[in-house]
Amino acid sequence: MSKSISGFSKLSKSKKIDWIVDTYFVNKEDAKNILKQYWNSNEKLQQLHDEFIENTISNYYLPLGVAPNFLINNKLYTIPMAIEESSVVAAASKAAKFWLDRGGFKTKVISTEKIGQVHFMYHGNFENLQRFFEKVKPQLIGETKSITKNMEKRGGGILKIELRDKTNEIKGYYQLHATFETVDAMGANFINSCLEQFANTFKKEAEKYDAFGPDENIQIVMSILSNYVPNCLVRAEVSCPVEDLNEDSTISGRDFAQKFIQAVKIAEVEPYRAVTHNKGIMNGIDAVVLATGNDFRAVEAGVHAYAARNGIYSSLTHAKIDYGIFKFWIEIPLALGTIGGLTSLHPLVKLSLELLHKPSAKELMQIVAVAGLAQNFAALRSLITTGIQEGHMKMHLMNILNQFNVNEHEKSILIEHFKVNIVTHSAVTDALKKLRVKSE
Ligand SMILES: CC(C)(COP(=O)([O-])OP(=O)([O-])OC[C@H]1O[C@@H](n2cnc3c(N)ncnc32)[C@H](O)[C@@H]1OP(=O)([O-])[O-])[C@@H](O)C(=O)NCCC(=O)NCCSC(=O)C[C@@](C)(O)CC(=O)[O-]
Ligand SMILES: NC(=O)C1=CN([C@@H]2O[C@H](COP(=O)(O)OP(=O)(O)OC[C@H]3O[C@@H](n4cnc5c(N)ncnc54)[C@H](O)[C@@H]3O)[C@@H](O)[C@H]2O)C=CC1
Repeated sequence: MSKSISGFSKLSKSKKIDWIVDTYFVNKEDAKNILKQYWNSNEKLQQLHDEFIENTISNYYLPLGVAPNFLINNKLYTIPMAIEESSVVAAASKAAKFWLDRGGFKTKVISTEKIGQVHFMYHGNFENLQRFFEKVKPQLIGETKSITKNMEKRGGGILKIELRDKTNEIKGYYQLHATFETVDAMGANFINSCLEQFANTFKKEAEKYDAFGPDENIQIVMSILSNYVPNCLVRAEVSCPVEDLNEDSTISGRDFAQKFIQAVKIAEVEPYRAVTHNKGIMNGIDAVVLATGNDFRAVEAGVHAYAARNGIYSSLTHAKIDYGIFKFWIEIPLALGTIGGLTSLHPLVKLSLELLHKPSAKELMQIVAVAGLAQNFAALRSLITTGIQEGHMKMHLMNILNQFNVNEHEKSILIEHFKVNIVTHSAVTDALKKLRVKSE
């Protein structure tokens, strides 16, 4: 039976593990050994990982793969990808190779603004509040100077603060809606620090503001950045003459282009399909976001909100034929950092960023958008030609074999067998059964 515990956070790592294994596991030694098996033998490195989060008991590995041959704005990249799902890295690599011979990916950062809000309640006269806001605005900016001065030197800082009336949604609800430029940082901590200072200044000055009547007070509810960043937007595109889409022997370039565009259009209008379509895009995006130590929850939340911005959840990519040229593109909001967060701490993140030629945040936005577009291209290409299972299951074969604990001899025979046979879970079970019967 499980039990609760008080003061768990104050226990040492080994005492935490003792409590966990005593409370939840039948085979306590096994559980302990599994946790310890994943500790790094370099104690300093392990301590670094322990201190990334709280109550750390072990490390949770994900594979780090690489997808080479990405030509982005005429520069070659090998893209690092941290992901658990088979076939994603292969698919990205295949798409990169395909576009390498067709001009590569062209990208552009459209905008880099981020948003933060102080949410507050006020039940007095709106004109009075507006006058107060205009009066206090320079002070809101002035009192954040110690936070913003270095960011301003880098070309960033606070761009705008607006007072927003939200009383149609909730009685008495207003916002200070602020816009920021955070250069190479994702900016969450910078923005939150500015917002909390705005809130302090706003409340303090309101208490001293003579024009407010006795009931016209301001109650701060919260101050927090928004992960919805529709004005931190990047575009990536591929294009080529329709006839050049000729790598698949079963379909002409023109038919391929038309079927591809149909598939994208379906995802534009049909939410059930759009979610899966975008999941495929996020296979690429999340993997690079993770490998470069960025906040994938922030990216995911922002991207899906953007996909639903017109009131229907829709495709993040689009495609068309323009005068015989096939064009396929993505526009996506990405608040990323190449400074701050884990970027200078996690050794594999540092390595990944070096592999990417130490990009600025803007460059990383473009690389990540390309990974999403490439992933979507690979998935759609499979979906409209062979079907997804052929390639995906080919890559997944190793996982199935490992589930059955096959030995090296069995593995090599089954890999050969499935070079010419379709992989399904039951086909692997049958082939393994036959093989084991034969060798008895
Ligand atoms: C899986 C492939 C690439 C096989 O494709 P293939 O044609 O059998 O591969 P190939 O053996 O002919 O190799 C061609 C190239 O593919 C890459 N490649 C090939 N194999 C490997 C490998 N082992 N390791 C690394 N890279 C590999 C690599 O670039 C290679 O070139 P090379 O390196 O030889 O010069 C293809 O079928 C494909 O792209 N499939 C799509 C897979 C996919 O999208 N997976 C995502 C998971 S499914 C999902 O979550 C999303 C989805 C599908 O639901 C989204 C949606 O619905 O839109
Ligand atoms: N809702 C959300 O998304 C939230 C996310 N977070 C976390 O916050 C972290 C990201 O916050 P950040 O403020 O980006 O990181 P951070 O707190 O590590 O700050 C980065 C700092 O680096 C400095 N800097 C040096 N060179 C710079 C350059 N060229 N450009 C920009 N800044 C430069 C700046 O002082 C900047 O504030 C992530 O770990 C994220 O998970 C935290 C709270 C909420």
